[in-house]
This record gives sequence, C-alpha cells and structure tokens, in this order.
Amino acid sequence: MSSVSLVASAQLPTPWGVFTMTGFKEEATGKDHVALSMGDLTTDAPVLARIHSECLTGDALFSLRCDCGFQLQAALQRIAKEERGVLLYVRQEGRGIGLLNKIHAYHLQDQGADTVEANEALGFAPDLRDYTICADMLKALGVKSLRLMTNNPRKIKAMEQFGVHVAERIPLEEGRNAYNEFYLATKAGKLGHMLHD
Ligand SMILES: Nc1nc2c(ncn2[C@@H]2O[C@H](COP(=O)(O)OP(=O)(O)OP(=O)(O)O)[C@@H](O)[C@H]2O)c(=O)[nH]1
Ligand SMILES: [Zn+2]
Repeated sequence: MSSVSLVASAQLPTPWGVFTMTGFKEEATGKDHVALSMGDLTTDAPVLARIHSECLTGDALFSLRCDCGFQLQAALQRIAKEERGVLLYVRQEGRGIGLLNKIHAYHLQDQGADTVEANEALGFAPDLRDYTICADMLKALGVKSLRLMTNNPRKIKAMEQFGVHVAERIPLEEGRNAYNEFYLATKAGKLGHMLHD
C-alpha cells in the first residue's frame, strides 16, 4: 500500500516556466506534500529530480543560515531548462524536528553548537527524515528512475531501498556564504554530504 494518496493537480506558473503541481496527502499523518513537475515523467529516460525538505526560513524567509532557498531555486531552474523533471517539496521541516524545534536548535547554534550537537542537545537524532513518502510520490507520478540533484548520500540509498533507481547523482551546491559556511562544513564533516571545499 502507498503511504500517500494523490489528491489533485493544477498548473503552477513560475518565473522559470509553468509546472504541474500535484498535491499528496500522507496517510499516516495527514500532512500535505507537493510535487512540481514538467514534461512526461513516465518514459524510460531517467528523470531529473530534486527531493527538497521544507525549510521555511530558507525557502520563504530569505535565510542565509542554510543553502535551502538557493538549492530550491536552482533545482526548479534546471528542471525548467530541460523542460522535464520533478521537484518533491516534502514537509519535513528541520530534518523532521519541525519549525519550532529548529528555532530552538538555531538558538543553541547562536551559542556555538553545530547543527548536529544542537539536535542532540534537544533529544533528537541528527536527521529524522524518512523517505518512504518520497518514493511513493514518485511511483504515483510514474517515475521509475532518477537523475537526482543532491549532495546527500542517504537520499540515494533510500531511493534505491524503496525501489526507485538512481541512475545519476547531480551535485547541487548553491548559495555558499559567510553565514552558512560552518553549517555546510558540519554537513560535510558529520552528516556525510558530498561537498567541495
Ligand atoms: N534540525 C535542523 N534542521 C535544519 C537546520 N538547518 C537546516 N535544516 C533543515 O534541513 C533540511 C535540509 O537538509 P540539508 O541537510 O540542508 O540538505 P539535504 O536535504 O540533506 O541534502 P541535499 O539534497 O544535498 O540538499 C530542511 O528541512 C531544513 O529545514 C538545522 O540547523 N537544524
Ligand atoms: Zn534551510
């Protein structure tokens, strides 16, 4: 059984092109998730894809603490340029701990903790995300294999584990700045992200 149900689709015009927006409901939690897609995803050619975890601060509020907003925009631009691909916008704010806990974590980081230490001080694992829903959203859209835009090896492993083949990884390094330098270094050093520098 699928962990999500496909609810509705509609057009979503953006500065880079017109996407199809498909809304999903997660059965276990009632949470809503969104896919933005372009072109025919059901053919055999691997689909350019991004699995984007919600980051209200970076995606909508222009935060420079992380790289999320920059990655979101770059991924949509790349998909639009190819006129084929899919971005999953998954409501796993703060790597699954939620917005308010992320603000608690940021407070600890303001006092010197890194992102992993802050999560642990709050009693959470460094990364609580479960990618089952992502694989099920892709399957519901008819996607069989991916060219996945990510620096996170756990996303690749999870897709393969849940039956979606990753034919290629495409690095997505965007928006490095003075405020997120330490955050990116911690991702590379403690979370295994494949980042240069
Ligand atoms: N708990 C916590 N979550 C954060 C923090 N900074 C960003 N996030 C969340 O991290 C998620 C994005 O994860 P990242 O580790 O930046 O990147 P990724 O998705 O694992 O990997 P990429 O595919 O390479 O982008 C979003 O849900 C953000 O809200 C933080 O300091 N603490
Ligand atoms: Zn972010």
